[in-house]
Amino acid sequence: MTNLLQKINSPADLRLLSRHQLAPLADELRQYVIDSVSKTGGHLSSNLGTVELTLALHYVFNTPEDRLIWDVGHQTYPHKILTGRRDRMHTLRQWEGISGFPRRDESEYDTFGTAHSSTSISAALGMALAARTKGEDRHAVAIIGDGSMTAGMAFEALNNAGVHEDINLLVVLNDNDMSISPPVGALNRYLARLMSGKFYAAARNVGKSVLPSPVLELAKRFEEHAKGMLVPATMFEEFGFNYIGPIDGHDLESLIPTLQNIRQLKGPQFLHVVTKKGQGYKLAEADPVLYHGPGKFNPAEGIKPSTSAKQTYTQVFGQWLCDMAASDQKLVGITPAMREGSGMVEFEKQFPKRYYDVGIAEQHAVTFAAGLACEGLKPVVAIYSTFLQRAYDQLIHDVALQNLDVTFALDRAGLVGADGATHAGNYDIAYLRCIPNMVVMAASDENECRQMLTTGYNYPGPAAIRYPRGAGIGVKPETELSSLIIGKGEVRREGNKIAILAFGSMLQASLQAADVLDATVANMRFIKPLDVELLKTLADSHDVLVTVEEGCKMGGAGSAVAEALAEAGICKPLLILGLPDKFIDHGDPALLLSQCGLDSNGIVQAIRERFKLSATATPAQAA
Ligand SMILES: Cc1ncc(C[n+]2csc(CCOP(=O)(O)OP(=O)(O)O)c2C)c(N)n1
Ligand SMILES: CC(=O)[C@@H](O)[C@H](O)COP(=O)(O)O
Ligand SMILES: [Mg+2]
Repeated sequence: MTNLLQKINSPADLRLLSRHQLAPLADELRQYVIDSVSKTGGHLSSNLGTVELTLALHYVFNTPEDRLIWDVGHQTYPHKILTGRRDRMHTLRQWEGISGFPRRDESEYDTFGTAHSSTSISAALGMALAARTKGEDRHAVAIIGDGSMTAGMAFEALNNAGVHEDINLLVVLNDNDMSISPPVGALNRYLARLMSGKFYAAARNVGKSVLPSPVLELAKRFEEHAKGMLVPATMFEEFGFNYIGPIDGHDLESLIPTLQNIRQLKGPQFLHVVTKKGQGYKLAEADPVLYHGPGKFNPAEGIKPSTSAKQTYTQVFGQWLCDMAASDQKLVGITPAMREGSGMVEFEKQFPKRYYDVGIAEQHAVTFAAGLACEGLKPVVAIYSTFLQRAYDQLIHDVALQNLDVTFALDRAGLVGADGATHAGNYDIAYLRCIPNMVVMAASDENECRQMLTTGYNYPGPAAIRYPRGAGIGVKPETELSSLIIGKGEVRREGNKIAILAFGSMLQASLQAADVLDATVANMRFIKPLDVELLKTLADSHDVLVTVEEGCKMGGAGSAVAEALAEAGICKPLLILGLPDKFIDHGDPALLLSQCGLDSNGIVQAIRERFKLSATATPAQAA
């Protein structure tokens, strides 16, 4: 580290620097980000793009008194480094280390927890109105990317904010012309027109000199009037914001005076800055998609292709999608802005007319699928478990209630690791199984994942297939497109007295635990409909039942088993193992699973404790 950055332990230190020191500081900060992310993994391209913007915001605004709310928050590493966490960057996204996203419990500078996109304007408006209500003179600044701006929620907030003329609210649109992958949709085209200057451009009443307030107001009104006559107002002005920009988001000489001037204006302000994803690291500039969220890498060499022999579940899905699309013209694939993460790159290449990236718009994605299904097409919505939470009403009201034929490929089900609690897919079993008409499956290996996708696809109603992040167990999927019998599980190991009912990703750990305990193991496959016949048989022939799932215990698959037993009037000792009723932080997935007791040792231990077994005793002896 060179001279300047090591002296910055808070934004107050930053504000002691002269303006000409900021550009060299930006270089140091950028290098620090590259060095740390290359050692820990994390979000890189977006952070390289926000170095100058972060410096300028902390330089001009009186943080933490003034509130910065970072949308998604995957671009907050420069912010973390400047706000006293420089020396903890080596712990980023690791167990007991700092989070990859802003967290209120991590720093007073993290004024709002984010990670799911498009919440920043709503939160900032809430803070701005709270300041007004409490008579506090401070600013709320939402920093939102062009990709995140596409979500309905961002527009709901603009719509609400624009009528409050006397609030200290600034929305900074960080426009790098990228989402994770290239941006989509009409808003992107509109922003491109704004940037190209054809529509309306130029730094206007701010960014030059600061006029005394009443004069400025007059000038502003005059300008708006004149502008209204000459060119149409920008969309953001129609929403009630004062639109400023576009300006170069890497040029501190333009950013700082512009922000200083905006800070003196009352009412909703909208600053459009243009940045480059990956700025300052050539490899990331050339391929911002690859460097969006890399693992560890050598900065001199860049990211090397994976050499893992095992396929990821995402790859299994991607291959299945192409195969099924080749065999059925009716298939259409939908992603809400997660083409790479959901394994749809190849599908887009092979079937461009049947591929829809709808932007960050999960609610729309689901209702859009419902519309397609009404007309006889067969939509497959590829979506992370955590992001489907956004579209819960659409799932119930638009899809399930009408029993429409939509297949949900639910990636990242269960713990995801480094992204932590915000991205963990812990709730889908509980939130899906209570919806009438739904079929819900959990894959225990790669081939079963493929079979379940086919099963869900062939089922003429709504079906969800959940599978975890990362590599499978090394099973090569068959080439056929074969279905499973809906609602049927299978016994994978015959044992004595203890029956373990494993759901999805927990099958392997359950089999290992069963070897220690000589237990029976059933691969239940279906959460809904549950294989009640198999359950009754296992209850008849065993002393105790144990369910294991990588999902929240409350309302999950174990609860489904308990309900089915009660319904059948079967009274049998039942142990439900799953994720506890608390948010689980970031960390290595295997470590997190073991802390939750969901590895083979944990399962053995929990069974022994619950049924009071010694290391050698059987449940019957204990009873
Ligand atoms: C609700 C939701 N859907 C999807 C995502 C996944 N996601 C994270 S960042 C991102 C792209 C955001 O684009 P933008 O706001 O322009 O920021 P940039 O990556 O360009 O810096 C997406 C789709 C998310 N975090 N939240
Ligand atoms: C910030 C965000 O939401 C995404 O970038 C997410 O971190 C991607 O997760 P995966 O790495 O599991 O695709
Ligand atoms: Mg962007």
